[in-house]
Amino acid sequence: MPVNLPLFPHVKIDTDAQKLLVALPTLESRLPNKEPEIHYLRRFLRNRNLHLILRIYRQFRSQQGSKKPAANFAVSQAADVFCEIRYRIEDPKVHELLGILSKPHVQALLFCHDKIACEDYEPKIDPVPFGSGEDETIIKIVRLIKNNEPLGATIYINEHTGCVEIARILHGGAAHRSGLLNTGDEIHEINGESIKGLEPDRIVEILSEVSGSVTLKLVPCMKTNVCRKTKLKVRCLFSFDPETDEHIPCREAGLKFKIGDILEIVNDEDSTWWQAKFVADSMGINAAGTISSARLIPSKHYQESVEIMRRVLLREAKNPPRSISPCRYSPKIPKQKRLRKTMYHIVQSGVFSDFDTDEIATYEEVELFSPKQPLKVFRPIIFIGPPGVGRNELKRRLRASNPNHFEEVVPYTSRERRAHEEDGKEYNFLSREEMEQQIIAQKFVEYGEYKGNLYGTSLESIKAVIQRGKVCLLAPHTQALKFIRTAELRPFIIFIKAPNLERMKCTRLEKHARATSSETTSPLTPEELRDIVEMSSKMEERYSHYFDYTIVNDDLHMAATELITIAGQIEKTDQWVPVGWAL
Ligand SMILES: Nc1ncnc2c1ncn2[C@@H]1O[C@H](COP(=O)(O)OP(=O)(O)OP(=O)(O)O)[C@@H](O)[C@H]1O
Repeated sequence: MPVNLPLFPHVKIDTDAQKLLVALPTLESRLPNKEPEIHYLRRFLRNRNLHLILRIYRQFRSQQGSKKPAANFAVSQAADVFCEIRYRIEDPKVHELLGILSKPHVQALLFCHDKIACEDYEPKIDPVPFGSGEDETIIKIVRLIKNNEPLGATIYINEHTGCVEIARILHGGAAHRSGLLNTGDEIHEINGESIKGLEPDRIVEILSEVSGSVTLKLVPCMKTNVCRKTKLKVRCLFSFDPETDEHIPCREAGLKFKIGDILEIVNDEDSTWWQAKFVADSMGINAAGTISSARLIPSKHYQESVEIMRRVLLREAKNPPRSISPCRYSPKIPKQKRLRKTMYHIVQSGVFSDFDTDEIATYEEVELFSPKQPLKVFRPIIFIGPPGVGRNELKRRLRASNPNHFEEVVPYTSRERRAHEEDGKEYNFLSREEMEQQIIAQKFVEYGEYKGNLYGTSLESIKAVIQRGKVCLLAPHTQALKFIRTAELRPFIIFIKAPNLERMKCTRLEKHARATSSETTSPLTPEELRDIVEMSSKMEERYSHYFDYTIVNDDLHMAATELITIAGQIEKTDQWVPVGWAL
């Protein structure tokens, strides 16, 4: 490739920099995967300021010996002067001098003067120990300047050679930014000290302790590292703490995250440990201003294996293997002490049963959804929570806050219409046969049977509300999420969480709260409140990865206010949604 040096009319082109520039095309042909680095080097070597600095440096060197600095302690001398005269501020000359000495630029100039006078030009590069080995092994000496951040590389002992090798380079870390280290490079010395025979933990310790300049003596890996980088954004569907994982290759390099956090996966070539950067937490708070070095997270495959193992051990500990009756009562459906009117717990449908059994939640690919104003299509708000926690109460209050904007879905039923009821108002009335046909045709996102009558919520009625330009409100059973959580509906799922039992009793008992869906109208008992609290924590444990937001329904007024606020935000602020939803 021809090298065109820009012409700097007033700057003499540095001959050494030019020589390096001329050599770049040769380097480029030898290192096919280093185009960005070579491009950077080319820009750097052609930079006008570099040529100016080199010129100053050369002039300075040529005059060395002829001009000696009078002293090399200008900083301390200036400080002495400052202390001496600072009480004589009324003298205008003193006042002016104090002003000059306080200026950061003057202080920096004095500091530089002393450094040059002492010939203290950092970093000092030791002579490269050529000829240190008698054999023909190629040695690579790498000098990195590292502050308090980690080196950003993990190591392992090669079983065959016994050598310490670089296992992975963390994207964006000090090692990666230097571009000088590669996976597979053997480390032989750190800052001149041999690491032969040292335990990997000790080596990690040494590497993390050194700051400033670190010199590594390496035998470079000859195979080309083709690093597969990704830019995948994912929502974490589980929490991870490197401190509690025994298998992570380097604990310090691990990334701690919670369910709902958004990460950017920058490298997924390792089958067990991926590299990721933190993007935002579950509430959408961005990681602005943090160091963007990647860290290790469990790969999808690794997390699945860990989870399968955990479940197997848990199952074995709970019930020793025995034959399973095909007619057993599903443990997913908690027995209700009192019969509830809604359809949600009644029919055990095969279509729903696989929703929460074997699926192992790891990561979900996401993208940023920015609601374009004015909004015409609104995300439905879905209330999930244990029956009796207050989903319907909060739904009603949200609707009442703006009845023209929010709309509830009218359910279907096969029961007889009562005299005061209007078709399409309390219920959509259908015959049992019609409902059964629609259930078979999977038209209902949930359905059930109560006292011989069918009840259900159809997908079409949810869509109809959305098409009318309203915010659809729905409080379905968790099993219905499988049908609702789609790119077509783009629901915003809010978990209505029970407060602790004490607060539950405090807020419900004295108000004689009674579940609207209950068959009896007697107030909720302390036992029922305890069941609600228990079920709330089980639901959270099991489904929290589907929740976009959680409201603790402690004080009703506060919970309703929070709900109204969040409902407003959904329409304005950017949100991370599963990939494909933002179109
Ligand atoms: N924070 C609260 N403080 C006091 N009472 C509450 C609170 N939240 C809800 N309630 C009352 O608790 C009762 C149950 O609420 P609600 O009917 O909304 O529950 P739900 O989750 O919809 O369950 P279900 O489907 O069984 O009706 C109602 O009487 C409601 O007014």
